[in-house]
Amino acid sequence: SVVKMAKKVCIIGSGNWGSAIARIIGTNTAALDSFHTRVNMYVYEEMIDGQKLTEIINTKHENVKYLPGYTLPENVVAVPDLVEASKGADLLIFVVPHQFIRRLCSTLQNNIKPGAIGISLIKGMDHTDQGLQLISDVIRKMLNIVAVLMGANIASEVAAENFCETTIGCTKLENGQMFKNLLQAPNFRICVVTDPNTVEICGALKNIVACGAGFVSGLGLGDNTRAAVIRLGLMGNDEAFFPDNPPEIATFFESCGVADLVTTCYGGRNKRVSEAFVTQNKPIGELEAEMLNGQKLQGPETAMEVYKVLKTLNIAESEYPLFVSVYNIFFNNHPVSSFICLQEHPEHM
Ligand SMILES: NC(=O)C1=CN([C@@H]2O[C@H](COP(=O)(O)OP(=O)(O)OC[C@H]3O[C@@H](n4cnc5c(N)ncnc54)[C@H](O)[C@@H]3O)[C@@H](O)[C@H]2O)C=CC1
Ligand SMILES: O=C(CO)COP(=O)(O)O
Repeated sequence: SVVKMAKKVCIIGSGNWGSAIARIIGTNTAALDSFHTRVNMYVYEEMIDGQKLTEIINTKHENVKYLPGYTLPENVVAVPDLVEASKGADLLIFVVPHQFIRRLCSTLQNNIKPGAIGISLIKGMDHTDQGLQLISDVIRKMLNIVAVLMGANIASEVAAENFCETTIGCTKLENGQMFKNLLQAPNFRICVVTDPNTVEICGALKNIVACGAGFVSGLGLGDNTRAAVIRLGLMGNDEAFFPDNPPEIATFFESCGVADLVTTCYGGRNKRVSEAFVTQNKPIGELEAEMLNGQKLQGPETAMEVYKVLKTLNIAESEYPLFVSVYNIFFNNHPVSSFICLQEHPEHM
């Protein structure tokens, strides 16, 4: 029967983006026979004015901390225990800040339904002694099939249902199409491509570029400089990040490519907080806590992970001055003015 075939969905994560996407997912699972209506959402528990966040979400149907002002569908149920939340789920939606994914995956290991498949909305990167590891690779250690979704999608604007686009990358088109059915909405339009690694690398690297765009604003440089940073950042998505297969150039024209760079470098959190890093001269962690109320920056940590990958390859400073400079400014006390080492960028030699 239809009910028997209906796929059970679990959202792993409930931050700013996790909550915005939960609005779309909950609406779609309630409307479509191919999905179970109820969606469990794993919520990292915390107390808000003496009350559990899961309880607030399940009674008020609003994530008052991470996406205030927007209701969540009532069929989205907050669950504080990850194993319980994901029990029996056929589809797992991974949407936590990338710094937490390893720990969550070790909890999930051996606890998920055989045959379950996942999609990662996480923008970030991981690093091992062997070099670069995508977040989807971390997840793939437990699940066979992992698609990714990345695009020009500032969460508050998606929650407000302003028109935007996004990209699903999945090697098997039919899985990509199934995730598209689950995630598309009238004002959240999805293109599916079969080149997931390019989609994911774009999503990870643009957060470092956004920090550079924030420096540019903080330094009082104008839109030409920001545009140059966006272009040089895009040009940095090259061989070092694709050791196995070269990227499909067409993927850079999807929402996950140029479009996400533009939105993040104008309005994203990484850009805003990096700008304040220049104008307020406080440590980046302090500004993150002050400005984001528990939301997490991905750019500074990704800069560190990327630096380690490039260092192993011995090409960091010479080939990737933009990424290296962001790393040195955050982690080695280099002055922000040194960001304009871009004058020596290999693109112009
Ligand atoms: N916010 C946005 O506009 C967009 C975010 N993304 C990506 O989505 C991913 C998730 O971002 P957001 O949902 O915005 O998260 P967020 O930035 O709102 O982070 C806060 C979340 O982290 C959780 N958390 C805190 N400590 C934790 C721990 N120790 N273990 C597990 N969870 C913990 C909090 O409970 C909360 O749910 C990131 O990779 C981000 O780059 C992608 C597109 C848009
Ligand atoms: O990924 C995003 C928009 O697509 C959000 O970027 P920030 O994390 O910099 O806000």
